[in-house]
Order: sequence, then structure tokens, then C-alpha cells
Amino acid sequence: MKVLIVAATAKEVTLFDEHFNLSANDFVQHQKFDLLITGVGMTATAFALGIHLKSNYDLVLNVGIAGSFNQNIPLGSLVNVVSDTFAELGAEDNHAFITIDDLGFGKSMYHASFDYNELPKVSSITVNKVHGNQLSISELQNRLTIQTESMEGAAVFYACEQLNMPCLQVRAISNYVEPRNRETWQIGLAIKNLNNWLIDFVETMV
Ligand SMILES: O=C(O)c1cccc(C(=O)CC[C@H]2O[C@@H](n3cnc4c(=O)[nH]cnc43)[C@H](O)[C@@H]2O)c1
Repeated sequence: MKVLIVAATAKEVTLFDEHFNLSANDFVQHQKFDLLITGVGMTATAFALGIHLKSNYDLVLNVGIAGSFNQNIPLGSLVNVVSDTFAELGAEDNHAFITIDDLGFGKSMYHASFDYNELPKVSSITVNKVHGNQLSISELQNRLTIQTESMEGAAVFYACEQLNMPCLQVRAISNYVEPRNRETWQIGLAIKNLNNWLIDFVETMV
């Protein structure tokens, strides 16, 4: 199976890099997989995938950390993001929000297309701005049924749908989406658990 692993930052896959003794380049080819570091956000992700998603992969695997709206999901735990929405793509109509779908310009929600049942499945959004204000968090939760948010996931799903390539997104929860309190973020724990899962996935599945 030829797999492309896509992460926003090298920091999110440090232990994986160490395990496979990978170089520090943004695009690394290994006999078992290719690894692409895109940079944070949708634009950087789309640009990097535009360059590197030319050969055919059997799986595009997006990994990274994420925020959770649901405080029943433990910090450090892993989720399988099965649907991902461009939450800010649309227009404000005073206090209402008109989606890109309702404007008639496209589609806001994209889906994973690789069957994986070993982790809890969640619906996510992809944003330019990490939510850290109770009013905007409440507005969002009234509008969408979601458990997590990241800054790249929907862009990866979008590219895979365009090219008809199977995709899977696995995220480790580093923080809750709440009024910003950086002290409570568990980035180290999330990255450790994510990397252990990723090493195991590559060793057993690829
Ligand atoms: O220090 C910060 O404020 C900060 C904000 C967002 C991300 C980071 C990172 O260190 C990693 C970048 C990566 O993290 C994903 N992420 C993690 N938590 C969230 C969230 O609550 N909302 C959206 N994205 C999140 C994101 O995919 C970034 O690529 C530091």
C-alpha cells in the first residue's frame, strides 16, 4: 500500500521521524510511505498537496493535533475525523450565516473515504482562526453538530475528493475549544499518543 502521510508541522510527527530515522525535509520518501509537511492552515496545505499529490497513493493520511468542543473526549486521545467542514466559507447575513452551499458556489462538507474502525469517529470543522471566544463557540455549536476543529483537515479531504484518492484523518486532542487558556493545552501528550499510533499503523497496515 502506497501511503502519503500529511502533517502541518514537523513537531507533530517528531517521534515518528525519529523512529524511522527520517531527514528534516518537508517531503520525505521512505520505502513504506511518503511524508509531507505542509505548514499550518488550509492555503499552505492546498498548495503543498497541489505540488505533491501527483502520483497515485492508495491512502492519504492526514495526522495532527486538534481542539475538541466535547469535554467528554479526553485530552491526548485519538479520533478518526470522518467528516470535515469549511466552517467559515460563506457569508454573514447580520446574525445569520449563509453557507457556500446555500450561496450556490460549492460544497462545505467533505468526508473520509478510507474505512477505519479502530478509533472513535467524529465530525470536525476546519478554520482559519482557532476559536477562543465563548460567543463565537456557542454560535458555531448552534449552527453545526461537531466534536473537533483543526486548521487543515477539510483541505486534505477536498484535494482527495478532487483526485479520487482514499483518505483518512486521525487527530489527537491537544486542547478543548473554550475561552483561550493555553496553560491547559496538552500538546506533548497529544503528540506522543499520535506518534505511537502512527508508528503502529505504518508498521502493521503499510
Ligand atoms: O499556540 C496557539 O495558539 C496555537 C494555536 C493553534 C495551533 C497551535 C499548534 O501548535 C499546532 C498547529 C496545529 O494544531 C491544530 N490545532 C490544535 N488545536 C486546535 C484548535 O483548537 N483549533 C484549531 N486547530 C487546532 C491545527 O490543525 C494546527 O495545524 C498553536
